[in-house]
Amino acid sequence: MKIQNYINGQFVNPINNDWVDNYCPADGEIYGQLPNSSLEDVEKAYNAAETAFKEWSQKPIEERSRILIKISELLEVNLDRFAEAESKDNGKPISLAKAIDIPRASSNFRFFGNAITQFSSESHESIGLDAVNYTLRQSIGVVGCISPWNLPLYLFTWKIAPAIATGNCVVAKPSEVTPMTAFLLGEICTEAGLPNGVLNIVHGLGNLTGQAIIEHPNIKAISFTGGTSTGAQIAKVAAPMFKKLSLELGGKNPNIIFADCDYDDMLSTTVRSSFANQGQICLCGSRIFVEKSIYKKFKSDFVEKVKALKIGHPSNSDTDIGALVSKPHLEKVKSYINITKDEGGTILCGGKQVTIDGYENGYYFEPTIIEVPNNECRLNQEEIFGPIVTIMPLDNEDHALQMANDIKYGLSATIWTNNLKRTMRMSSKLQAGIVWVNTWMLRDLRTPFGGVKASGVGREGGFEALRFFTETKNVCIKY
Ligand SMILES: NC(=O)c1ccc[n+]([C@@H]2O[C@H](COP(=O)([O-])OP(=O)(O)OC[C@H]3O[C@@H](n4cnc5c(N)ncnc54)[C@H](O)[C@@H]3O)[C@@H](O)[C@H]2O)c1
Ligand SMILES: O=C/C=C/C=C(\O)C(=O)O
Repeated sequence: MKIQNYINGQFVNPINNDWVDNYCPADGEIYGQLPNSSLEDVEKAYNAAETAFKEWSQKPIEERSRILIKISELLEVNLDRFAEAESKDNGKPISLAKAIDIPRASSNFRFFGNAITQFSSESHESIGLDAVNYTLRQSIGVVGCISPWNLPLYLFTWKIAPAIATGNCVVAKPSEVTPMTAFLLGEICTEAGLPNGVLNIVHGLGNLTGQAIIEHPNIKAISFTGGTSTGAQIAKVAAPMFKKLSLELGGKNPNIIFADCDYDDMLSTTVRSSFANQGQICLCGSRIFVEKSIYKKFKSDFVEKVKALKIGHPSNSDTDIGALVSKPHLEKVKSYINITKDEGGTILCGGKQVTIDGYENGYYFEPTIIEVPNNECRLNQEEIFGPIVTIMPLDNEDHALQMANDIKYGLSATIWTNNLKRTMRMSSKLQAGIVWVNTWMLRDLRTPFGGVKASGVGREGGFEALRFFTETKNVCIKY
């Protein structure tokens, strides 16, 4: 099966006929190929977008909104097909793709289709100066969207929907590791009546296709989600060209548990926040800090629950833990097990690759809990992005805050407590873009989403995304 680029509403092969293999993580087999698009393909996509921009940017808001909502509806109609494709391409359990990934991709289009009808700009009456200022928020032109492999269609559409809602045209690149649902999206966009050239999808490797997008002199804004070092590389290229940049990067998020929390709710949510999507969510709570008085109990209950998780083929409806996304990623995860001893850590459960009958070459790994002696070790400081969490006791609120913040990342944090004052104090002091209290991954798409420190720059979500994808101009009129 050959995936093609979607340029100017047409499915086309890469100009240089260069292809990359696409692997199925559940069995390690190559099951297709995708274009490794070059500068010429990106140029072609850019030209299509540039041509489409004139009409699309002037299309009445209601018409744009209708098309976005139509795309949302078609994703709902095609839920099973998309969920199966996502699960096969990524290794995630089919149940997760059906309940989270594809519904959320659909919601992204519905949400921004509605949000654009409510978007407005400011005016400032300059009293005493006989003037009025009004602000325009205009489409930028052609923008670039680049996304990672962990939540493929979910994160791809989270960028594309606000970009096109605001009248821009897009050159988008999904991860080369998980290109399939982005490929299928092209069909749906055409069926929904999205004019040719408004969305162009080019596939390929980051250092070729991705690099061509970020270096393009006329792609004026880049919305990127992915690793911190890739984000730094993108900033290096884009900043001297004065491009607008939104960077959603890595995380190593604290999950802080106090004795006064609702224990059962905390325990079941912590299993999810540790291992959902095989721990490959930038928001996973991978450093767990537990108040001393309940540490022992938590440790044994948590281990028991995690041992009960079912590792299996992603297409089985009762699988909790599917396959990791790729062989190199599996090797990376394993490398952290190899350093556990040197770091003074103790594996409480998991720690091993798993072989599944009939799928011996799949990339399966046990959900793993490691007790660590301090927060300074590499297991606590480096983003593993897989099914490994660490646990450590905490003394008090200050100790928890100190450990939570003593890291280069700052994406999200979770606190489990029923103490209101402590919640307020800690929420204000945690160095993170998102704080969840007594919950995890509860998403309201109107809220600002993003990280601080090495976790990124800028915010997605709601009007923040619509502001990012528009250029602001103030007009001052004297009367
Ligand atoms: N903050 C967030 O919202 C968020 C969400 C999901 C994933 N992530 C992070 O993403 C990482 C895992 O994803 P990944 O391995 O796909 O990340 P990655 O940085 O390797 O790749 C992300 C995307 O960037 C492209 N890319 C790579 N090099 C490029 C270059 N030089 N120029 C332009 N594009 C380039 C890739 O092809 C891919 O499409 C983790 O670090 C994770 O924390 C962050
Ligand atoms: O792995 C990263 C998860 C990102 C999630 C979102 O961007 C979101 O929920 O909007």
